[in-house]
Amino acid sequence: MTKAVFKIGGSILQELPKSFYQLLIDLKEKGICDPVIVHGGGPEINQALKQMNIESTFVDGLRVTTEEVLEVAQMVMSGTINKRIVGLFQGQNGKAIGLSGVDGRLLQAKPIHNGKLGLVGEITKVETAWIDMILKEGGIPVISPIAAGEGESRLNINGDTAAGAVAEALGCKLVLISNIPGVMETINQKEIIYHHLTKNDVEAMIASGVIYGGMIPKVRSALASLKGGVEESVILNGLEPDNILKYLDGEKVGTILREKEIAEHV
Ligand SMILES: Nc1ncnc2c1ncn2[C@@H]1O[C@H](COP(=O)(O)OP(=O)(O)O)[C@@H](O)[C@H]1O
Ligand SMILES: CC(=O)N[C@@H](CCC(=O)OP(=O)(O)O)C(=O)O
Repeated sequence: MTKAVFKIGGSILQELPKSFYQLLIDLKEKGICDPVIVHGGGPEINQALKQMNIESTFVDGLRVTTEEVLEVAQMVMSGTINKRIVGLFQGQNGKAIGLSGVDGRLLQAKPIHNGKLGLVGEITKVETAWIDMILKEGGIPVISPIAAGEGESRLNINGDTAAGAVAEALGCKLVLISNIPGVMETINQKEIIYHHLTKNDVEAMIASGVIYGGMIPKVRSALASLKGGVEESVILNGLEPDNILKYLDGEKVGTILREKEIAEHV
């Protein structure tokens, strides 16, 4: 069965209806696609850090990560959030298996920008055999984006970056579920959604500031995952799970990202 990576953004995590999890289970049971879940958790990490009076800052959507921040990110994502998502699948009779990138060295990483952001990593390898093993047994893997660094070290990975690397390694589609209907811009006080974007469009929109913050790693990883015959990735609003079906049916929802534009979309 065709695999598909669904990344659940922290922005939407606590609002997703049960029907979202049921839909993913249905996709698997009907043989439409085999879902692999990667999640984020930015807002809940922020909340935990605030409660502990630990400050953190972001550079281009990536959290500068000290040892202290890493421990909190791991606690929130690999503990609370990962197991909550597993529970939500199991509540709909889905067989979900939660693991972090550290388990079995599933996600291997090295410090990004020579360690300028602290313990933030970029993925160097994905041990896809663990994912395939879970899928073979009829499970839904749920992956938290903390990666194994050198030796015993661990690194904080942006959820979109982790999801992009997993999709690239599996050679499958990446569906980014977030709290917005797609990449938007306000023109003459009117909000428009871009349904199709290419690499060049995205870089221009980052340079002009139309795309900022958490949307930067999102669009960049969506494009980076386009390898090995995978033609497009998509950003969808998770509050309307039907959007996933609509997208799979070829309807115009969310923002589709491609390396280059194709004729019928111009
Ligand atoms: N051009 C844009 N269109 C839509 N959202 C954008 C854009 N540029 C920046 N954003 C921001 O990116 C956010 C989504 O990224 P993020 O908060 O990291 O989501 P998630 O937690 O789902 O990964 C949006 O809520 C919005 O604030
Ligand atoms: C390095 C880095 O930025 N890690 C992110 C991981 C969580 C994440 O990406 O959460 P969303 O998907 O909700 O944005 C962080 O610490 O916030």
